[in-house]
Amino acid sequence: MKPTYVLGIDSSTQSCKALLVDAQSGEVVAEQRSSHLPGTQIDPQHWVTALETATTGLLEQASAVSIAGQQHGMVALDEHGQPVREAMLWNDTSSAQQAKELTEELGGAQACAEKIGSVPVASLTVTKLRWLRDHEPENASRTTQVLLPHDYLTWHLGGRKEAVTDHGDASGTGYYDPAARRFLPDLAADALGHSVQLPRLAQANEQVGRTSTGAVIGAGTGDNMAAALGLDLQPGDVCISIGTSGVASAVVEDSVHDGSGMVTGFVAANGKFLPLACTLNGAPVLDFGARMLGVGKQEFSDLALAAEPGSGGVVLLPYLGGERTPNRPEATGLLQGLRGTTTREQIARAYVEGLLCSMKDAVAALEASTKVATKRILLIGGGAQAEAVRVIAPQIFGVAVDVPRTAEYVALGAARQAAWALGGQEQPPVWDIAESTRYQARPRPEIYAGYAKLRDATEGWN
Ligand SMILES: Nc1ncnc2c1ncn2[C@@H]1O[C@H](COP(=O)(O)OP(=O)(O)O)[C@@H](O)[C@H]1O
Ligand SMILES: O=C(CO)[C@@H](O)[C@H](O)COP(=O)(O)O
Repeated sequence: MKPTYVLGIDSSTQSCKALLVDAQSGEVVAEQRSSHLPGTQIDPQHWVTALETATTGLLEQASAVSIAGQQHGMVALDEHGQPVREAMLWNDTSSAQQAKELTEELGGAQACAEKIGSVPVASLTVTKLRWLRDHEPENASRTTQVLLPHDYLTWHLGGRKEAVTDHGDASGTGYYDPAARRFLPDLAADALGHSVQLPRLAQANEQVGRTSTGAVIGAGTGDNMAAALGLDLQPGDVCISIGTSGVASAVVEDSVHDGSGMVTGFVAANGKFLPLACTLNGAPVLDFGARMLGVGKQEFSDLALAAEPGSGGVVLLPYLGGERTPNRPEATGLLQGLRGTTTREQIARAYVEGLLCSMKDAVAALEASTKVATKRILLIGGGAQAEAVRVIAPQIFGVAVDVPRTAEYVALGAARQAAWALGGQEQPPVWDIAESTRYQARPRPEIYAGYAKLRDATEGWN
């Protein structure tokens, strides 16, 4: 019998990845990718071009397709469906002031967490709408519809007919109520200064259209929701994704409303909830460290592994692009503890330890908000390819770390959703994706303690 293939797409910050997957087994049969442009404001047409490049030759073979995308980006469209300006991405911190103002307008941090699941930070779409109103009133007045990156691409794939989104990605806008599972259009209107059309909320297994090649289109979702679906996260599992962002997330039964703002209470792609703590500084911290030392990725990892735990007292605060968790949009990075005897190996290791300690902050916040202890960490994303990250991670987290068999889990989750939409059953198909490599080590709490001391001492610094 001829196999049925589905296509899963991950349109993330740095690139667009497409996986052609056997709908029955979940086996990946082909993979292609295309780079995105750097920057925090991007013409959405570039994503379309990357999508077309990454899916060439694959889309034709697929019976269904779903797109997962970087969360939160504001794609503001005019009455003709044309972007009024470049999309502002999740890691654009221009709207930090608007985040503060909206938090106050909504009655403070805890009131926001109750109403929209999250305390607004610059990443959330709602703050970008308010920024548009304040800084580009002409563009704001021309905006008739606002989409998320994955909505925009799904709309394009379906021939630009009806615009739809899913509950997972919608829950990251800041104008969605995760407990009631509905948009709050008044909040979007208040932010932008006038009412604005929002995409229709589709069900997770809904067929929302057809491609020009006749494939069924699924609703798609946010990249973190898709990763959870691709990994089939179970209670006690924490996914740590080291992509452009650093994300700690878990799938839970009840909605989360964290007034501290460290954890955003999103909705999962399978009808449950996906509380998540996200940093602005993931794998690019390693890229930066390697560049500073003038070495490639492999040598950087080798250098880090050649140094002793604790990096001879060198500590990195990795807030290179400002930070969101903790909320320090104006922060910069900091290397502390340098001596005349400090080695390149110690500096390389300090980058890895600093990145992982910031992820431990995220895991701690997640555990505090869900009251669920972490039983297992699953490490994914580009940064998880580095051996030094894999080896040092259990020293920092204090639990075993599983690195799933190399695959693009966001695109795999999108493929699983596509197969779900194709079959139309109650639950997503069960795929055997359990194979992973376990990394274990003696916990080194003193490394995180040194990091936490520096983090707290620098609160309020820019
Ligand atoms: N072997 C590696 N070691 C360290 N970093 C890596 C490695 N492979 C990829 N990366 C980094 O991972 C990042 C891309 O990860 P990815 O998960 O694809 O990001 P995104 O989903 O945000 O586009 C880049 O910053 C890249 O340099
Ligand atoms: O803002 C968030 C989550 O809230 C980010 O996780 C974005 O969704 C971008 O993801 P990556 O490109 O780093 O995977």
